[in-house]
Amino acid sequence: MAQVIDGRQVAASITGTVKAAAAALEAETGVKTGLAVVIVGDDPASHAYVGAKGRMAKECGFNSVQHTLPATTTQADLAALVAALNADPSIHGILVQLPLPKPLASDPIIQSILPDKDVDGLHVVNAGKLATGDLATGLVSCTPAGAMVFVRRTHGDDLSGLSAVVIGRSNLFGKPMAQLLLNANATVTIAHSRTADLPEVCRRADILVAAVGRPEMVRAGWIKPGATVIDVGINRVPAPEKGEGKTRLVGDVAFAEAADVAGVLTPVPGGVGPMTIAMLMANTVIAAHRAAGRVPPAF
Ligand SMILES: NC(=O)C1=CN([C@@H]2O[C@H](COP(=O)(O)OP(=O)(O)OC[C@H]3O[C@@H](n4cnc5c(N)ncnc54)[C@H](OP(=O)(O)O)[C@@H]3O)[C@@H](O)[C@H]2O)C=CC1
Ligand SMILES: Nc1nc(=O)c2c([nH]1)NC[C@@H]1CN(c3ccc(C(=O)N[C@@H](CCC(=O)O)C(=O)O)cc3)C=[N+]21
Repeated sequence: MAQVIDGRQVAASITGTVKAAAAALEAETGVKTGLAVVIVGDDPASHAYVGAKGRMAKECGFNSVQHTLPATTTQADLAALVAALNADPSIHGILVQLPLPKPLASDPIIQSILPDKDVDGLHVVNAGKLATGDLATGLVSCTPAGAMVFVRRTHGDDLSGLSAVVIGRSNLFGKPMAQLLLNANATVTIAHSRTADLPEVCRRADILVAAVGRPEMVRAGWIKPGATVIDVGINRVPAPEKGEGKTRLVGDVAFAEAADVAGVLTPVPGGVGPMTIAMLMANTVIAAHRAAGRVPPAF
Protein backbone atom coordinates (compact mmCIF):
# COMPACT_ATOMS: atom_id res chain seq x y z
CA MET A 1 0.00 0.00 0.00
CA ALA A 2 1.43 3.38 -1.03
CA GLN A 3 2.13 6.09 1.48
CA VAL A 4 -0.41 8.83 0.67
CA ILE A 5 0.95 12.36 1.02
CA ASP A 6 -1.27 14.83 2.88
CA GLY A 7 -0.96 17.93 0.69
CA ARG A 8 -3.08 20.04 3.01
CA GLN A 9 -0.69 19.34 5.88
CA VAL A 10 2.44 20.10 3.82
CA ALA A 11 0.76 23.25 2.48
CA ALA A 12 -0.03 24.35 6.05
CA SER A 13 3.63 23.99 7.02
CA ILE A 14 4.62 26.15 4.01
CA THR A 15 2.06 28.86 4.81
CA GLY A 16 3.23 28.79 8.44
CA THR A 17 6.73 29.69 7.23
CA VAL A 18 5.26 32.36 4.92
CA LYS A 19 3.28 33.94 7.75
CA ALA A 20 6.32 34.11 10.03
CA ALA A 21 8.48 35.56 7.23
CA ALA A 22 5.86 38.20 6.35
CA ALA A 23 5.52 39.18 10.01
CA ALA A 24 9.31 39.46 10.46
CA LEU A 25 9.65 41.53 7.27
CA GLU A 26 6.94 43.90 8.42
CA ALA A 27 8.37 44.22 11.95
CA GLU A 28 11.90 44.91 10.69
CA THR A 29 11.25 47.07 7.62
CA GLY A 30 7.62 48.22 7.84
CA VAL A 31 6.94 46.50 4.49
CA LYS A 32 3.62 44.64 4.38
CA THR A 33 3.65 41.92 1.71
CA GLY A 34 1.10 42.77 -1.01
CA LEU A 35 -0.62 40.40 -3.45
CA ALA A 36 -2.99 41.52 -6.22
CA VAL A 37 -5.18 38.92 -7.89
CA VAL A 38 -6.95 39.91 -11.10
CA ILE A 39 -9.98 37.96 -12.32
CA VAL A 40 -11.90 38.71 -15.50
CA GLY A 41 -15.40 37.35 -16.15
CA ASP A 42 -17.59 35.10 -14.06
CA ASP A 43 -16.38 31.52 -14.42
CA PRO A 44 -17.47 29.94 -11.10
CA ALA A 45 -14.43 27.63 -10.77
CA SER A 46 -12.03 30.56 -11.32
CA HIS A 47 -13.90 32.61 -8.71
CA ALA A 48 -13.64 29.73 -6.23
CA TYR A 49 -9.85 29.47 -6.74
CA VAL A 50 -9.39 33.23 -6.52
CA GLY A 51 -11.46 33.36 -3.33
CA ALA A 52 -9.24 30.65 -1.80
CA LYS A 53 -6.11 32.60 -2.78
CA GLY A 54 -7.44 35.81 -1.21
CA ARG A 55 -8.39 34.05 2.04
CA MET A 56 -4.97 32.42 2.30
CA ALA A 57 -3.21 35.74 1.59
CA LYS A 58 -5.10 37.34 4.49
CA GLU A 59 -4.24 34.38 6.71
CA CYS A 60 -0.56 34.96 5.88
CA GLY A 61 -0.90 38.58 7.01
CA PHE A 62 -0.62 40.03 3.50
CA ASN A 63 -2.22 43.10 2.04
CA SER A 64 -4.54 41.14 -0.29
CA VAL A 65 -6.24 42.97 -3.14
CA GLN A 66 -8.68 41.47 -5.64
CA HIS A 67 -9.60 43.18 -8.91
CA THR A 68 -12.77 41.73 -10.42
CA LEU A 69 -13.37 42.87 -13.99
CA PRO A 70 -16.37 42.14 -16.22
CA ALA A 71 -16.09 39.70 -19.14
CA THR A 72 -16.54 42.71 -21.44
CA THR A 73 -13.19 44.22 -20.29
CA THR A 74 -10.98 45.24 -23.22
CA GLN A 75 -7.38 44.20 -23.75
CA ALA A 76 -6.35 47.85 -23.19
CA ASP A 77 -8.25 48.13 -19.88
CA LEU A 78 -6.65 44.96 -18.57
CA ALA A 79 -3.20 46.11 -19.71
CA ALA A 80 -3.76 49.44 -17.94
CA LEU A 81 -4.62 47.66 -14.68
CA VAL A 82 -1.45 45.54 -14.88
CA ALA A 83 0.60 48.69 -15.58
CA ALA A 84 -0.89 50.36 -12.48
CA LEU A 85 -0.10 47.30 -10.34
CA ASN A 86 3.45 47.19 -11.76
CA ALA A 87 3.92 50.80 -10.62
CA ASP A 88 2.34 50.30 -7.16
CA PRO A 89 5.10 49.84 -4.54
CA SER A 90 2.64 48.26 -2.06
CA ILE A 91 2.07 45.33 -4.46
CA HIS A 92 4.82 42.67 -4.62
CA GLY A 93 2.95 39.95 -6.47
CA ILE A 94 0.49 40.07 -9.39
CA LEU A 95 -1.55 37.08 -10.50
CA VAL A 96 -3.92 37.23 -13.47
CA GLN A 97 -6.23 34.22 -13.19
CA LEU A 98 -6.27 32.06 -16.34
CA PRO A 99 -7.92 31.31 -18.66
CA LEU A 100 -9.10 34.79 -19.67
CA PRO A 101 -12.53 34.97 -21.34
CA LYS A 102 -12.60 35.33 -25.12
CA PRO A 103 -11.44 37.37 -27.00
CA LEU A 104 -8.79 38.50 -24.48
CA ALA A 105 -5.24 37.31 -25.19
CA SER A 106 -3.42 36.12 -22.07
CA ASP A 107 0.16 36.11 -23.36
CA PRO A 108 0.62 39.89 -23.89
CA ILE A 109 -0.88 40.44 -20.43
CA ILE A 110 1.38 37.93 -18.70
CA GLN A 111 4.46 39.26 -20.50
CA SER A 112 3.57 42.81 -19.39
CA ILE A 113 3.79 41.89 -15.68
CA LEU A 114 7.11 42.97 -14.15
CA PRO A 115 9.13 39.73 -13.85
CA ASP A 116 9.94 40.59 -10.21
CA LYS A 117 6.17 40.67 -9.46
CA ASP A 118 5.28 37.63 -11.63
CA VAL A 119 4.40 35.28 -8.75
CA ASP A 120 2.89 32.81 -11.26
CA GLY A 121 6.36 32.37 -12.79
CA LEU A 122 4.94 32.59 -16.32
CA HIS A 123 6.93 35.56 -17.68
CA VAL A 124 9.58 34.52 -20.22
CA VAL A 125 12.27 36.04 -17.98
CA ASN A 126 11.27 33.70 -15.14
CA ALA A 127 10.87 30.71 -17.48
CA GLY A 128 14.35 31.51 -18.85
CA LYS A 129 15.90 31.82 -15.40
CA LEU A 130 14.48 28.42 -14.47
CA ALA A 131 15.76 26.93 -17.74
CA THR A 132 19.27 28.28 -17.06
CA GLY A 133 19.22 27.24 -13.40
CA ASP A 134 19.01 30.76 -11.89
CA LEU A 135 16.70 29.99 -8.99
CA ALA A 136 18.20 32.76 -6.83
CA THR A 137 16.59 35.69 -8.66
CA GLY A 138 13.69 34.14 -10.61
CA LEU A 139 10.20 33.03 -9.57
CA VAL A 140 9.03 29.46 -10.30
CA SER A 141 5.51 28.53 -11.41
CA CYS A 142 3.53 27.62 -8.27
CA THR A 143 2.16 24.16 -9.15
CA PRO A 144 5.49 22.62 -10.25
CA ALA A 145 7.20 24.29 -7.27
CA GLY A 146 4.61 22.63 -5.01
CA ALA A 147 4.97 19.23 -6.69
CA MET A 148 8.73 19.55 -6.25
CA VAL A 149 8.30 20.01 -2.48
CA PHE A 150 6.69 16.53 -2.39
CA VAL A 151 9.53 15.09 -4.50
CA ARG A 152 12.20 16.63 -2.21
CA ARG A 153 10.42 15.42 0.95
CA THR A 154 10.39 11.90 -0.48
CA HIS A 155 13.79 11.64 -2.19
CA GLY A 156 15.88 14.53 -0.79
CA ASP A 157 17.43 17.37 -2.81
CA ASP A 158 19.58 15.19 -5.09
CA LEU A 159 17.77 12.95 -7.56
CA SER A 160 20.96 11.56 -9.14
CA GLY A 161 20.33 8.18 -10.74
CA LEU A 162 16.55 8.46 -10.58
CA SER A 163 14.41 8.54 -13.71
CA ALA A 164 11.49 10.97 -13.82
CA VAL A 165 8.66 11.05 -16.35
CA VAL A 166 6.41 14.10 -16.66
CA ILE A 167 3.22 13.56 -18.69
CA GLY A 168 2.24 16.95 -20.14
CA ARG A 169 4.33 19.72 -21.72
CA SER A 170 2.46 22.95 -20.94
CA ASN A 171 4.28 26.19 -20.11
CA LEU A 172 2.24 26.38 -16.90
CA PHE A 173 3.23 22.97 -15.59
CA GLY A 174 4.96 20.28 -17.69
CA LYS A 175 7.97 22.26 -18.91
CA PRO A 176 8.82 23.95 -15.59
CA MET A 177 8.30 20.64 -13.72
CA ALA A 178 10.77 18.92 -16.05
CA GLN A 179 13.30 21.75 -15.52
CA LEU A 180 13.02 21.49 -11.73
CA LEU A 181 13.57 17.73 -11.84
CA LEU A 182 16.53 18.20 -14.19
CA ASN A 183 18.05 20.86 -11.91
CA ALA A 184 17.86 18.26 -9.13
CA ASN A 185 19.83 15.77 -11.32
CA ALA A 186 16.98 13.43 -12.29
CA THR A 187 17.04 11.86 -15.74
CA VAL A 188 13.91 13.41 -17.23
CA THR A 189 11.49 12.34 -19.96
CA ILE A 190 8.64 14.61 -21.03
CA ALA A 191 5.71 12.64 -22.48
CA HIS A 192 2.68 14.10 -24.26
CA SER A 193 -0.16 13.26 -26.62
CA ARG A 194 2.23 12.20 -29.41
CA THR A 195 4.29 9.85 -27.23
CA ALA A 196 4.38 6.24 -28.46
CA ASP A 197 3.54 3.56 -25.89
CA LEU A 198 2.94 5.89 -22.97
CA PRO A 199 2.37 3.05 -20.45
CA GLU A 200 5.81 1.61 -21.26
CA VAL A 201 7.48 5.05 -20.91
CA CYS A 202 5.74 5.58 -17.56
CA ARG A 203 6.78 2.16 -16.23
CA ARG A 204 10.43 3.31 -16.34
CA ALA A 205 9.77 6.18 -13.94
CA ASP A 206 10.98 6.24 -10.35
CA ILE A 207 9.12 9.55 -10.17
CA LEU A 208 5.97 9.82 -12.30
CA VAL A 209 4.20 13.18 -12.60
CA ALA A 210 0.85 13.29 -14.39
CA ALA A 211 -0.49 16.66 -15.64
CA VAL A 212 -2.78 15.81 -18.53
CA GLY A 213 -6.35 16.71 -17.64
CA ARG A 214 -7.77 13.22 -18.37
CA PRO A 215 -9.63 11.60 -15.48
CA GLU A 216 -7.85 8.50 -14.11
CA MET A 217 -5.81 7.95 -17.29
CA VAL A 218 -2.77 6.51 -15.49
CA ARG A 219 -3.53 2.91 -14.52
CA ALA A 220 -1.82 0.60 -12.03
CA GLY A 221 -0.05 -1.21 -14.88
CA TRP A 222 1.72 2.02 -15.92
CA ILE A 223 3.47 2.38 -12.57
CA LYS A 224 6.83 0.91 -11.57
CA PRO A 225 6.38 -0.87 -8.23
CA GLY A 226 7.45 1.47 -5.42
CA ALA A 227 7.50 4.60 -7.61
CA THR A 228 6.58 8.07 -6.40
CA VAL A 229 3.45 9.21 -8.26
CA ILE A 230 2.46 12.89 -8.23
CA ASP A 231 -1.05 13.54 -9.57
CA VAL A 232 -1.53 17.11 -10.82
CA GLY A 233 -4.79 16.58 -12.69
CA ILE A 234 -7.93 18.37 -11.53
CA ASN A 235 -10.93 16.79 -13.29
CA ARG A 236 -14.55 17.24 -12.35
CA VAL A 237 -16.57 14.12 -13.25
CA PRO A 238 -20.26 13.24 -12.76
CA ALA A 239 -21.03 11.59 -9.42
CA PRO A 240 -24.60 10.26 -9.69
CA GLU A 241 -24.03 8.34 -6.42
CA LYS A 242 -23.96 11.72 -4.64
CA GLY A 243 -27.24 12.78 -6.28
CA GLU A 244 -28.43 13.99 -9.63
CA GLY A 245 -26.20 16.59 -11.30
CA LYS A 246 -23.50 16.22 -8.60
CA THR A 247 -19.81 16.01 -9.46
CA ARG A 248 -16.62 14.93 -7.75
CA LEU A 249 -12.96 15.75 -8.29
CA VAL A 250 -10.55 13.11 -9.59
CA GLY A 251 -6.95 13.27 -10.73
CA ASP A 252 -5.17 11.96 -13.81
CA VAL A 253 -4.24 8.79 -11.87
CA ALA A 254 -6.63 5.93 -11.02
CA PHE A 255 -5.98 6.43 -7.32
CA ALA A 256 -7.40 3.23 -5.77
CA GLU A 257 -5.51 0.83 -8.05
CA ALA A 258 -2.35 3.00 -8.14
CA ALA A 259 -2.18 2.81 -4.34
CA ASP A 260 -1.48 -0.94 -4.63
CA VAL A 261 1.63 -0.39 -6.77
CA ALA A 262 3.14 3.03 -6.01
CA GLY A 263 5.47 3.65 -3.07
CA VAL A 264 4.27 7.20 -2.53
CA LEU A 265 1.14 8.75 -4.02
CA THR A 266 -0.59 12.12 -3.89
CA PRO A 267 -4.41 12.29 -3.70
CA VAL A 268 -6.86 14.54 -5.57
CA PRO A 269 -8.23 16.56 -3.88
CA GLY A 270 -5.81 17.28 -1.03
CA GLY A 271 -2.53 16.77 -2.90
CA VAL A 272 -0.93 19.18 -5.34
CA GLY A 273 -3.94 21.60 -5.37
CA PRO A 274 -3.42 23.05 -1.87
CA MET A 275 0.32 23.28 -2.58
CA THR A 276 -0.32 25.55 -5.58
CA ILE A 277 -1.92 28.13 -3.31
CA ALA A 278 0.79 27.72 -0.64
CA MET A 279 3.57 28.27 -3.21
CA LEU A 280 1.79 31.38 -4.51
CA MET A 281 2.05 32.76 -0.96
CA ALA A 282 5.70 31.65 -0.81
CA ASN A 283 6.50 33.40 -4.12
CA THR A 284 4.79 36.57 -2.92
CA VAL A 285 6.73 36.78 0.35
CA ILE A 286 9.94 36.02 -1.60
CA ALA A 287 9.16 38.92 -3.99
CA ALA A 288 8.46 41.25 -1.03
CA HIS A 289 11.79 40.33 0.61
CA ARG A 290 13.70 40.98 -2.61
CA ALA A 291 11.91 44.33 -3.11
CA ALA A 292 13.01 45.32 0.42
CA GLY A 293 16.61 44.20 -0.25
CA ARG A 294 16.29 41.27 2.17
CA VAL A 295 17.27 37.63 1.72
CA PRO A 296 14.03 35.62 1.35
CA PRO A 297 13.35 32.36 3.21
CA ALA A 298 13.86 29.06 1.36
CA PHE A 299 10.88 26.77 0.72
N1 LIG B 1 -3.38 21.18 -8.99
C1 LIG B 1 -3.20 22.38 -9.52
O1 LIG B 1 -2.97 23.32 -8.83
C2 LIG B 1 -3.21 22.54 -10.98
C3 LIG B 1 -3.73 21.54 -11.74
N2 LIG B 1 -3.72 21.61 -13.09
C4 LIG B 1 -4.30 20.47 -13.80
O2 LIG B 1 -3.26 19.75 -14.45
C5 LIG B 1 -3.72 19.23 -15.68
C6 LIG B 1 -2.82 19.74 -16.79
O3 LIG B 1 -2.83 21.14 -16.81
P1 LIG B 1 -2.09 21.97 -17.98
O4 LIG B 1 -0.67 21.57 -18.06
O5 LIG B 1 -2.44 23.39 -17.76
O6 LIG B 1 -2.93 21.39 -19.23
P2 LIG B 1 -2.73 21.51 -20.80
O7 LIG B 1 -4.04 21.15 -21.36
O8 LIG B 1 -2.08 22.78 -21.15
O9 LIG B 1 -1.68 20.36 -21.11
C7 LIG B 1 -2.03 19.00 -21.09
C8 LIG B 1 -0.88 18.18 -21.58
O10 LIG B 1 -1.28 16.81 -21.55
C9 LIG B 1 -0.96 16.22 -22.79
N3 LIG B 1 -1.95 15.17 -23.14
C10 LIG B 1 -3.25 15.35 -23.44
N4 LIG B 1 -3.82 14.17 -23.70
C11 LIG B 1 -2.87 13.24 -23.57
C12 LIG B 1 -2.85 11.83 -23.73
N5 LIG B 1 -3.94 11.14 -24.05
N6 LIG B 1 -1.70 11.20 -23.51
C13 LIG B 1 -0.58 11.86 -23.16
N7 LIG B 1 -0.54 13.20 -23.01
C14 LIG B 1 -1.67 13.87 -23.20
C15 LIG B 1 -0.98 17.33 -23.82
O11 LIG B 1 -0.14 16.93 -24.88
P3 LIG B 1 0.09 17.86 -26.20
O12 LIG B 1 1.02 18.95 -25.76
O13 LIG B 1 0.71 16.93 -27.18
O14 LIG B 1 -1.26 18.36 -26.60
C16 LIG B 1 -0.44 18.50 -23.02
O15 LIG B 1 0.96 18.59 -23.08
C17 LIG B 1 -5.18 19.68 -15.79
O16 LIG B 1 -5.99 18.65 -15.26
C18 LIG B 1 -5.25 20.89 -14.89
O17 LIG B 1 -6.54 21.10 -14.36
C19 LIG B 1 -3.14 22.67 -13.74
C20 LIG B 1 -2.60 23.70 -13.03
C21 LIG B 1 -2.67 23.74 -11.59
N1 LIG C 1 -2.78 32.41 -13.31
C1 LIG C 1 -3.16 31.21 -12.88
N2 LIG C 1 -2.35 30.55 -12.02
C2 LIG C 1 -2.72 29.33 -11.54
O1 LIG C 1 -1.98 28.69 -10.75
C3 LIG C 1 -3.97 28.77 -11.96
C4 LIG C 1 -4.74 29.51 -12.86
N3 LIG C 1 -4.32 30.71 -13.29
N4 LIG C 1 -5.90 28.99 -13.33
C5 LIG C 1 -6.41 27.69 -12.89
C6 LIG C 1 -5.31 26.76 -12.38
C7 LIG C 1 -5.83 25.70 -11.45
N5 LIG C 1 -5.26 26.00 -10.15
C8 LIG C 1 -5.59 25.36 -8.97
C9 LIG C 1 -5.34 25.90 -7.72
C10 LIG C 1 -5.75 25.28 -6.56
C11 LIG C 1 -6.42 24.09 -6.60
C12 LIG C 1 -6.91 23.47 -5.34
O2 LIG C 1 -6.76 24.00 -4.26
N6 LIG C 1 -7.56 22.28 -5.39
C13 LIG C 1 -8.12 21.58 -4.26
C14 LIG C 1 -9.59 21.27 -4.44
C15 LIG C 1 -10.44 22.41 -4.83
C16 LIG C 1 -11.87 21.97 -5.15
O3 LIG C 1 -12.46 21.22 -4.37
O4 LIG C 1 -12.37 22.40 -6.21
C17 LIG C 1 -7.43 20.24 -4.10
O5 LIG C 1 -6.89 19.72 -5.09
O6 LIG C 1 -7.44 19.73 -2.99
C18 LIG C 1 -6.66 23.51 -7.83
C19 LIG C 1 -6.22 24.14 -9.00
C20 LIG C 1 -4.46 27.09 -10.27
N7 LIG C 1 -4.42 27.55 -11.51
